[in-house]
Amino acid sequence: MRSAKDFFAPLAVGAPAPVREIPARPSRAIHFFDPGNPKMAAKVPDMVGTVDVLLGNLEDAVKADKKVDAREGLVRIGQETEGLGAGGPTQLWTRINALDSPWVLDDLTTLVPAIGHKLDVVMVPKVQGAEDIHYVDRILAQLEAKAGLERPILVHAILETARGVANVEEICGASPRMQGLSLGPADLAADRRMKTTRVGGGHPGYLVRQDPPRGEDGTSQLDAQRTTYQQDLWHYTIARMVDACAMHGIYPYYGPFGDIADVVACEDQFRNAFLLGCVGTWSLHPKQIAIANRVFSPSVEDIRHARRVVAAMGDGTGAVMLDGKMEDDASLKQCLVMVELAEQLAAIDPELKQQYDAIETDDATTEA
Ligand SMILES: CC(=O)SCCNC(=O)CCNC(=O)[C@H](O)C(C)(C)COP(=O)(O)OP(=O)(O)OC[C@H]1O[C@@H](n2cnc3c(N)ncnc32)[C@H](O)[C@@H]1OP(=O)(O)O
Ligand SMILES: CC(=O)C(=O)O
Ligand SMILES: [Mg+2]
Repeated sequence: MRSAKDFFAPLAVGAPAPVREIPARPSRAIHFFDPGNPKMAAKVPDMVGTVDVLLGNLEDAVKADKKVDAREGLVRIGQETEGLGAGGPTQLWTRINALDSPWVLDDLTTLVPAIGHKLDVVMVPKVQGAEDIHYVDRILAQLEAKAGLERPILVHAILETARGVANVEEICGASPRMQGLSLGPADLAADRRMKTTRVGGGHPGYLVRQDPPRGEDGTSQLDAQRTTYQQDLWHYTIARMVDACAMHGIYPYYGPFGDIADVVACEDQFRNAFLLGCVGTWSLHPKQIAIANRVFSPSVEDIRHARRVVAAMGDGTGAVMLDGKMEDDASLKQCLVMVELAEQLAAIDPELKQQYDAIETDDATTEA
């Protein structure tokens, strides 16, 4: 383990200094595309400015004999697409191949010299522990130094193995490059030997059932109709990710929702993650971008309420009554999270800015 004193020292002579704080750039949707698929690649220029992050995927979902096409396609897109990466309106990320695959070394040694100045984040799949992040950290520093890059490329880990989940805190704190974590429900389910066959989302068999009603003699009526409540398979893992990320000042994300046609369940799953503390999610198909943008932007109603609490709380201490409810320092802090997020999003999304600017608040408080 590195000493706290040299945690922020560059890992290669000539590499850019690591960042001290991970920038809070909006990243409601990380939209995946296969850069070697001509139809998807052709859509990328028009998507710039409509989605917070475009991610050129090189790993799973790209066939083994198309890995080179995908890598070369991403280089072309990174070099030729206006407004993509390097402070443009849409960030450019990539998901490299797994660290034990035959492709990952070429992914890194090709991408960093060619488009390292455009790449914001490298997503690393199947991260098992801090050692995987240390490997990527060092090699990125060497490649950045060789390419003369002036800002470090950040790293994002996918949590998709049982060992990765067990080591989640050390993964988040393994490098100052760590930008965030995504849930990888498909590989994680396989690694855990869960008995599901889906990419993210719920399962009708994972439920609790209402107790049976009692008859007049006090016996349970086991034949009666009983309501069942489907539970969230991913609650435990997402909650662990959120805590580990918050502890290290980095950002948690939901991952893929594979039932592209079921936009309703997709929205529900995204909203659960938003409410628990995630800042964004993945989009696998263009139609999931609007869902993610909607869910991961605070609603007008929430911002109206949050602003009223901020106004009512004055210097931020004490307790007040607002609409019959007690508000104090702690509820104020929650409201400030929402207000700050709304401000960040309004700065990049004119439609949201208009909605938030139009909010009117009144003063309906009484001092306790
Ligand atoms: C578990 C994990 O690792 S998840 C991450 C890895 N998986 C991925 O990245 C999957 C990315 N998405 C996809 O491959 C595709 O969206 C699929 C396979 C899910 C569906 O593809 P299709 O059946 O072609 O979808 P559909 O017919 O609705 O596509 C409509 C158009 O949008 C395009 N399109 C589909 N997905 C995308 C995308 N992700 N980005 C850009 N364009 C896309 C299609 O090429 C098609 O273009 P066209 O109108 O010029 O023909
Ligand atoms: C996201 C991912 O890679 C998975 O679910 O396996
Ligand atoms: Mg995976």
